[in-house]
Amino acid sequence: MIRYVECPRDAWQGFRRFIPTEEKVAFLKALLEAGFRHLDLTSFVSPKWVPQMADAEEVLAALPPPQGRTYLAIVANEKGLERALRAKNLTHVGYPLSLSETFQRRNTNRGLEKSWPLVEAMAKAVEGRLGLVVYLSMAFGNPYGDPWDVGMVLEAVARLRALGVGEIALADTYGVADAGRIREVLGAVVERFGPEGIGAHLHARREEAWEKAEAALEAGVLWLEGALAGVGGCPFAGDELVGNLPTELLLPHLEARGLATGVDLSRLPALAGEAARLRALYA
Ligand SMILES: CC(C)C(=O)C(=O)O
Repeated sequence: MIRYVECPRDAWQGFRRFIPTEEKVAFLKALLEAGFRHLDLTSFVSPKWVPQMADAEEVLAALPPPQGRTYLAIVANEKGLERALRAKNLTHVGYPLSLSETFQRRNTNRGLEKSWPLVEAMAKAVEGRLGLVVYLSMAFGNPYGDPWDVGMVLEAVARLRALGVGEIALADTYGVADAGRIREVLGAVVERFGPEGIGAHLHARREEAWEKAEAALEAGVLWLEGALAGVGGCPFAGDELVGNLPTELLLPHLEARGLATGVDLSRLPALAGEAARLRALYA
């Protein structure tokens, strides 16, 4: 079975107006009812930088217990990690680690030299309490002019594995990679480390979304991420937000390839409509 992660956190984080907590919770509950099993749903980050996620604790507490499902929140520093460790219902934290020094500073306000020790500390702190996913951003190229090559990606994955990080998703935060680059990078990673615990968090315009997802699958990846209606993008990446892979487009393709996600496909049009409605109201 493929692991499909729905990312309302990524969808909502750049919205300018605050989505009332009850509306967030209602949407997340609808996702659970439709059969989504893996949600990246909030972040424990400073409300000064991402005011949309100021209600992270309340949102989590209002959800049904995970019961085998994944409820993930992004954390970017020690303070966020402390909040995550105290939060109700959380199962996983996700840490954004970039291959790009420039983006790491833009996104987490700290350079790579200090970010790697944080990953190590995080892996120890969550042990036996929460799962840890490291999102390796700018894994498919570097739009800021920092050095990048496939060897750097392989080296970073090896270093993470040596720190005991089993779950690593390669992220194209800026949406710079084409299908060929995705196949090349993920192919090299899967060839060296196997598909277990290797994910792809891609960003794309709607018309190129399936081609990119397919490239990841061809490379052997069995963990994909996206967001309904293709909403989202990192507000700290650049001027243009390139959205997530649209879930309502991907899941029927996956099902047709025999890769079931457990989601009731008949609910996707209404859920995508709701995601678009939230964007129209709050983006
Ligand atoms: C934190 C990661 C998953 C992210 O949102 C991105 O790189 O787009």
